[in-house]
Amino acid sequence: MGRVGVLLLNLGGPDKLEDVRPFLYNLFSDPEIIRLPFTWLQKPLAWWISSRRVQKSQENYKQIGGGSPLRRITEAQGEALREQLDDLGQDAKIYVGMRYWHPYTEEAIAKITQDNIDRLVILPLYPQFSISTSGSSFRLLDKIWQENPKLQLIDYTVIPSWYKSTGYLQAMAQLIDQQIEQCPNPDEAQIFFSAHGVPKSYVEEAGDPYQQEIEECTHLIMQTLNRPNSHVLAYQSRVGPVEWLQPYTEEAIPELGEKGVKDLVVVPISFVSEHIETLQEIDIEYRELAEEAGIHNFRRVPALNTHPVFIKALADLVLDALKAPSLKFAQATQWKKKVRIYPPEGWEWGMTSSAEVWNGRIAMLGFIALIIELVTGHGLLHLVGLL
Ligand SMILES: C=CC1=C(C)c2cc3[nH]c(cc4nc(cc5[nH]c(cc1n2)c(C)c5CCC(=O)O)C(CCC(=O)O)=C4C)c(C)c3C=C
Ligand SMILES: [Fe+2]
Repeated sequence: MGRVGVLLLNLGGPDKLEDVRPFLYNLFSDPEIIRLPFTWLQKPLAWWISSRRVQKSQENYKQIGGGSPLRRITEAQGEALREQLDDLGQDAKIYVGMRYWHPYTEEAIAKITQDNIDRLVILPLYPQFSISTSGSSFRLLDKIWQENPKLQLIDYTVIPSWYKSTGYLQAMAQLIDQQIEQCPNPDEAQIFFSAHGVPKSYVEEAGDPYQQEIEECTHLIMQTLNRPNSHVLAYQSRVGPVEWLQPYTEEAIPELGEKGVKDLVVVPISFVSEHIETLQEIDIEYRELAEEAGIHNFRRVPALNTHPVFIKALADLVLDALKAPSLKFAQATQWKKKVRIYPPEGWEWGMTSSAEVWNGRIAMLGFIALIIELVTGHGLLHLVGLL
């Protein structure tokens, strides 16, 4: 089989407060995070949004100790996975490739080429697929692959999503069960799945399978849990003015309080490590909201981190992927096929949808330019270096 490598993909997070601004800039520079009609607008807009958000974001990171624990936890998961694979008789080197902060995906790929890896399993640490997470990393990898002929010698395979994995479902069910059992009337506890949100347009216009995968995942976890508790699903972490998937967590919690819920077990579902959205948003912000709404027993299910059943599930995914036919980036990013051609191909004169779309785009551009000039004191041409 030759030398085997496993590339763990993750989003990355700032290690310290000074990292927050460049991290946010990297994140908002990604066209899979902010989808714009003009690529040249991406960087000035990323600079503007990250400058506006940095203070609020830094305050949140301060509340969880001044940085994200994501790198430390992902590296610990990698080490636990290496040991588990070794126990199962599979020697493998593990690499961590983050999308927006160190160790960057590019750094991991440099190590993979140096180590002369022959077979590579690409495993995103997101159980469900979204254009904005695994999709963005696959797109970047596809580009890196096309630019480097040496990489084309590696027989790689991609695991697009794995929320149906039995071990993952069992580990989630165990952690939920432990929290429920600590409630005064365990069967009465309300289970609250809180998934990371995405803009509604990702699902409805770009064909992101994320919402469908999240819904199926909650259903499978409930089946595995096999308890009579009632459950709801809501979406957290909305950013910006556009509509995201609904219901929003911050609205759903007070509604449950009004209905008389007293014991709430919150299950973060889109991510497998503790990070700012579990430690700050759920543990601090949503706990306060719940308290105000009369929900005094607020419990949060811990993230999987290095839970042994979960690590075994990751090892099984790797071993199965090594046995199965390879899945390439093009196949793993098939959501693109569903994208509507917008505006319609070909120009028609008159009050047509092409004209409507282009009028809308030009108006939007003018509006953005006006806001940028008002906030920065410089025109758009100055910012993109043309003046
Ligand atoms: C603006 C759009 C964003 C989309 C779409 C989005 C999707 C998305 N994100 C995660 C997981 C994580 N996000 C993290 C940080 C983070 N994400 C956004 C914005 C979007 N995310 C911002 C602005 C930030 C920075 C933090 C902040 O200012 O609020 C992180 C890192 C957390 C850490 O500990 O550092 C993770 C992880 C998922 C799963 C997802 C879609 C499914
Ligand atoms: Fe995010």
